[in-house]
Amino acid sequence: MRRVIAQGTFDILHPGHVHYLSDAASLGDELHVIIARGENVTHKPTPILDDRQRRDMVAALDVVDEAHLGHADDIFVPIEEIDPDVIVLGYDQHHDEAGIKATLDARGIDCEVTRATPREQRHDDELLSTGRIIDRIVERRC
Ligand SMILES: Cc1cc2nc3c(=O)[nH]c(=O)nc-3n(C[C@H](O)[C@H](O)[C@H](O)COP(=O)(O)O)c2cc1C
Ligand SMILES: Nc1ncnc2c1ncn2[C@@H]1O[C@H](COP(=O)(O)OP(=O)(O)OP(=O)(O)O)[C@@H](O)[C@H]1O
Repeated sequence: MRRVIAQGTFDILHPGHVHYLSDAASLGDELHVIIARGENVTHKPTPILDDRQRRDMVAALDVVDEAHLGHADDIFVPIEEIDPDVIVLGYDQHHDEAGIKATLDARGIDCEVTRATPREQRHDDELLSTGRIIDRIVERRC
């Protein structure tokens, strides 16, 4: 049984998220997704949807076996609990594969780190970014 971890904010789901999670799921037998706590999302605006709602929507996707709320202080705690064989970073995530691998090794977690592929737009108006969906909502409804 090869366990895979994917992670992210997943605020307002779109096909890019589904692509990432399907890509991650294809690398193993069981996909676990860690949902970033809103308080830890500091590199972009605070999520619109709260932690539990984002987790519940991800958990409802077919490719996902289990969605977990992230740890508030130590991102390696859920990894220790899940004990994965591979962690799949998103194609554009700022995390550094080598840095994560070094911490995993230091904490005695034997696990690969790899990166997912991007999903390209399939039609002109398709929105593959939560930020761009929010921009369109503001443009059309405010
Ligand atoms: C391996 C890994 C584990 C993570 N675990 C947690 C966690 O337990 N709690 C949390 O709040 N964020 C965690 N994060 C951070 C977020 O999931 C996410 O990477 C970050 O907020 C960037 O989100 P975005 O790619 O959706 O923009 C983790 C990140 C990585 C790379
Ligand atoms: N078009 C896409 N193709 C592949 N993966 C994607 C795509 N969009 C998002 N992802 C992946 O989904 C995960 C969660 O992404 P995130 O919640 O940051 O969504 P986002 O749409 O990129 O958000 P924002 O627009 O606010 O930056 C990340 O690993 C990201 O790489």
